Formats: sequence, structure tokens, C-alpha cells
Amino acid sequence: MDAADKRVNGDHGETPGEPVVTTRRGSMYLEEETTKSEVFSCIFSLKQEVGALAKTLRLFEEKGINLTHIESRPSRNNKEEYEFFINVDSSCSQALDQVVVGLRTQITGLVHELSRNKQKDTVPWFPNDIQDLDRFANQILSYGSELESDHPGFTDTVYRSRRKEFADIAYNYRHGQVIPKVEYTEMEKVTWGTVFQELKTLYPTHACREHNRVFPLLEKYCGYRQDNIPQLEEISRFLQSCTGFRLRPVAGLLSSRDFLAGLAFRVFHSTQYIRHGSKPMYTPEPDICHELLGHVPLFADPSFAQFSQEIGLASLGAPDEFIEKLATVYWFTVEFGLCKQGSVIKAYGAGLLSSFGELQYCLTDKPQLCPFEPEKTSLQKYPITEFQPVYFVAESFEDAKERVRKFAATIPRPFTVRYNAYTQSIEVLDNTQQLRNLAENINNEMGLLCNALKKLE
Ligand SMILES: C[C@H](O)[C@H](O)[C@H]1CNc2nc(N)[nH]c(=O)c2N1
Ligand SMILES: N[C@@H](Cc1ccccc1)C(=O)O
Ligand SMILES: [Fe+2]
Repeated sequence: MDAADKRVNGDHGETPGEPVVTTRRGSMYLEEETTKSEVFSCIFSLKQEVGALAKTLRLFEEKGINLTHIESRPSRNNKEEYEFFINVDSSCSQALDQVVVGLRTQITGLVHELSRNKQKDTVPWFPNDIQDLDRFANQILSYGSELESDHPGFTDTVYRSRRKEFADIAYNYRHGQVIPKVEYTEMEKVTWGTVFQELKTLYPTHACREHNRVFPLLEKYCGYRQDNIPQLEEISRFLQSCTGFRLRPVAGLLSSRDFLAGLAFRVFHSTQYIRHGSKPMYTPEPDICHELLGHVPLFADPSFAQFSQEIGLASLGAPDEFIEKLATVYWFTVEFGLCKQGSVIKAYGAGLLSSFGELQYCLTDKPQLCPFEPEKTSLQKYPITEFQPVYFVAESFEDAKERVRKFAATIPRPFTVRYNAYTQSIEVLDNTQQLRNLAENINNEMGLLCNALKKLE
């Protein structure tokens, strides 16, 4: 995505500067940084004598290596010695090698190299607990009220100040709170009504089966009507009862990494403002019409919910290049996917299901259609503010899910993650205890399955 990753006020992730070491449940993850420097930690011990430390530090100085942290303590093993813990930040790994050799040969005590992370090997920080998603609130790519000059609401001061109100709700929201109710203006309701009515006429012929199955339920239970803009809180509760997906308000576009991470927790970041009334049939950014008419119906579908969460889980701690590929796969499935159903092609992407203009266009012979193959699809460039020139067609939801799963397995990541819905946290499966717990869970479930099968006989 072109707009991606020019953070306005981000304070973690792609921010350059000092590395931050975060301890989460015993494992250490180094936050991403843009400089390609090497981070090195070690403990060495020195005999207590005048100038011993200064002499050691000179080794670093001579190689031009900067110490970013130092701590000392008396050695427990040897009363004569002192131990020092240091972190350094170096862009020259050869110099580091030389310093380590120097330490080993020139000091009297011991040297323990603790970690030596080439930047490419470090794991970017990711949320561990559902509450960690609160950290994303102030990290949108553009302020919800500061519009680009080509945005239909750019010169409309009323619209802009309204956007500011929505941005404030999202900034102040914390996990677990009720999503504040919004009183929509008459003009906003008219915009919604137009979008709603026009789309409703297209869904029977253009939307996928799953969307058409859920839509009437939303009309019945969630106030989906031409003259009513449903409230996020109510929809979030409905989704939780269907698939455990929940909504949280967001002020604007999140980076792909943050947005995808939310999906891992079955959390969908949803805008609450509505598109500018001058162009109801297509808008260049997500709005409440897009979220409620495009996304919500499919997040209520168990198989699709699972598919979305798997994309999210695959993103956690993945390298930047992979995030970009995964975001592209997300774009051509969840946002703009087409799918074979019987002998015809239907739309299931939310960006299509919320745009009267593009929903019609996507099933004409104008755009180019390609088969959905994640390895190829993930490399496709795409515009974000106009109709898509290329769409990818999945054989079926199940087929898309299987392909994405295989693709995700190619992610270079030294650990496997799993979502624990009871604790609403991510388990990093990197020790035998955790594998044992998982095996026990599977065993219990298998017991249930066998038991139920027997009773069916
Ligand atoms: C993952 C992919 O980049 C995708 O287009 C994301 C980006 N950030 C987003 N941020 C918000 N708030 N809403 C979205 O739908 C998206 N989509
Ligand atoms: N174009 C979509 C909104 C959208 C923009 C960008 C990405 C996804 C969706 C609509 O009109 O509803
Ligand atoms: Fe979307």
C-alpha cells in the first residue's frame, strides 16, 4: 500500500532511534528499528583492581563502538571479581568480533556473549494480550480529520470538524469499554440511506452466498435499515455472538502490521465516520458504510472469521517484507476478493460490497481476472483510491483458506503462535510445557469428538 508506513505520530514499530527491549512473558523481543545496526549484549567479569574497567572499555572505544547500557554487580562466584552487563549498538560486525576476541584474551575474567542479533534476525514487537491493542490507537497513518487534498471532503470544514469528533472517540477508546454511541446527522443518514439502498439491489446478483445469508439477520437483529446507521457497539456484540469477532473504533488507517495484528485477536478496527455525501458510490478510504455493509456480514461467518484470524496470526512478528505480502493477500481477498460459486463469479471482498460503483464494475469484462495464488497475488501492485484494474478469483473460500495457510507457513519465523481465547492472549509455542498443554487440549477435544460420534451411531 502506497500510503502505508508514513506514520504521523507513531511511537513504536518503524520508529528510528534507540532500540527498545520489551520483556513479555519471559521472552525478549526487540522492537523494530530502521537502522541496520547490530545489537549485542554480554556479561564479563573483571578482577577488582584500579583501572580494570577503563582498560576494558577502551577496547570498545578503539573500535568506535557505542555502549548503550552498562550495569555492574559483585560476582557471586568470586569475591575478588565484579561483573558487568553491557549492551552495545554497532553497525560493524567485524569490529564487534574483534572486541569479543580482545575481551577474551586481554581481561582476567570471563566473557559470556548473551545475544547477538543481526537486525534481520530480530523479531518485531507484537501485541501479546488483547489489551495491548490499546497501543495502536495513536498510531494511525494520517489523522482522521486531516484529509488529503484529493479527498471529497477536503474543502468542507463542517465535514472536517466532524471527522475530528470521531477521531477523538477512537483515540480515547480502551479495550473493554463500551463503544460510544454516535448521533448521526440528518445529512449523514441520507448518505447512508443512498449507499444502503443502492447496494441492497445489487447484493442478490453480485454478492457471495455467505454475505447474502447474513445480511437479512443484520436487518432483523441489528437495525440495518435505509433510515438508520447502526451503532458499532451493537454490531460488535452481534459479531461476538456469531464468531467472537469484535469491533474497536479507529480514527483512520492503521499500518498493515497493526491492522493485521488486530485480526489475530479477532478484533476488527472499524471506522465510525461516514464518507462525504458528495460521492456516496465510491470513497477512497474505509468508512462506516464499508465496515458495516462490506466487512461485518462476512465476519459473522465462522469459516471466513477463521480465515481472517489466520492471516492475522501469520503476521505476528513477521519481517517487513512478509507483512507487505500478507497485506497484499489481504487486499485481494478480504478487501477485493472474487470467488467462484457454482458456475458464476461473485464478490466477497468488503471494498466491493460497500461500493455501488465498484461492485458493478468488478463483474463486467473491464477488469483483468487472475486465479488466486498467494505466491503470485502477494506481489501484485494495486491502487488504493480508484477501481482495481486486477482482481484475483478464488476457487472457493475453503480453497483460498488452504492456499493462504500454505503461504503463511513459508513465513520465516522461528516460532509458532496460537491464540488462547480464554486468556485472550497469544501463546508463543516455543517450549515443551506449552506443547504439552496444547497436546492435552487436543486430546480432550478428540475425546469429545469420539464420544459424540459414538452417541450418533
Ligand atoms: C492490511 C492491509 O494493509 C489493509 O489494507 C488495512 C490497512 N489498514 C487499515 N486500517 C483501517 N483502519 N482499516 C482498514 O480496513 C485497513 N486496512
Ligand atoms: N472504496 C470503498 C472503500 C474502501 C477504500 C479503500 C480500501 C477499502 C475500501 C467504498 O467505496 O466503499
Ligand atoms: Fe476494509
